[in-house]
Amino acid sequence: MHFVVMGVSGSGKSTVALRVAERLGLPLAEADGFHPAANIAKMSAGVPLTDEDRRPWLASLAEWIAAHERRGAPTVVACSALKRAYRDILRTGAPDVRFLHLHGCGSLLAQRLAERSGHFMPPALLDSQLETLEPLEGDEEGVTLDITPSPDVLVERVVGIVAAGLGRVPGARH
Ligand SMILES: Nc1ncnc2c1ncn2[C@@H]1O[C@H](COP(=O)(O)OP(=O)(O)OP(=O)(O)O)[C@@H](O)[C@H]1O
Ligand SMILES: O=C(O)[C@H](O)[C@@H](O)[C@H](O)[C@H](O)CO
Repeated sequence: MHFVVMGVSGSGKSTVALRVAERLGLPLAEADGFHPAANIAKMSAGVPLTDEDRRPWLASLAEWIAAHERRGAPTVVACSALKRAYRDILRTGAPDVRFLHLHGCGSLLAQRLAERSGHFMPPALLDSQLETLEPLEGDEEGVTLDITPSPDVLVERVVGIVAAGLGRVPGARH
């Protein structure tokens, strides 16, 4: 079973996924680290990625999931996964890929991005991210979580969801 923490830039994917993976002792893929240099250069220059830019990047993440699936290792992935078609690519990695959508309003996201420093993703790309986003559909395995609460609260919720999916006790370390 694999859990993708998804959402637009600034929704808290990296923050939440890292802490959840640490708490439960699960391997983590941070999708930012899978982008080819050309994609990073494009985003850094304020140009949104296209479907063509994202396809090989998503395929490499699906392959990472598949490699862990072959070893029977559950994982956590932090990846925007904005469109259903992108999630379809990630789902090719394993039979059970679940999505945790971190969802917030535009003004809260803009505020968090404005306060963040040292990241290549310019806050100006938020509008394009929100336009591209396709929320989870009824037949997709997953949960949508409101990002208003603190990281501590969100992490507890996600740990609970992931631990329940894996049949573990949330409080226990791996
Ligand atoms: N629940 C939260 N409450 C308050 N601040 C938060 C919360 N979650 C994350 N943040 C802060 O908001 C900013 C964005 O979070 P983060 O970098 O994890 O988002 P992201 O979805 O991974 O973004 P990107 O896709 O651009 O990498 C960071 O400065 C982070 O510390
Ligand atoms: O699909 C995308 O446009 C990308 O994943 C972006 O979302 C960035 O990689 C990320 O948000 C910055 O960290």
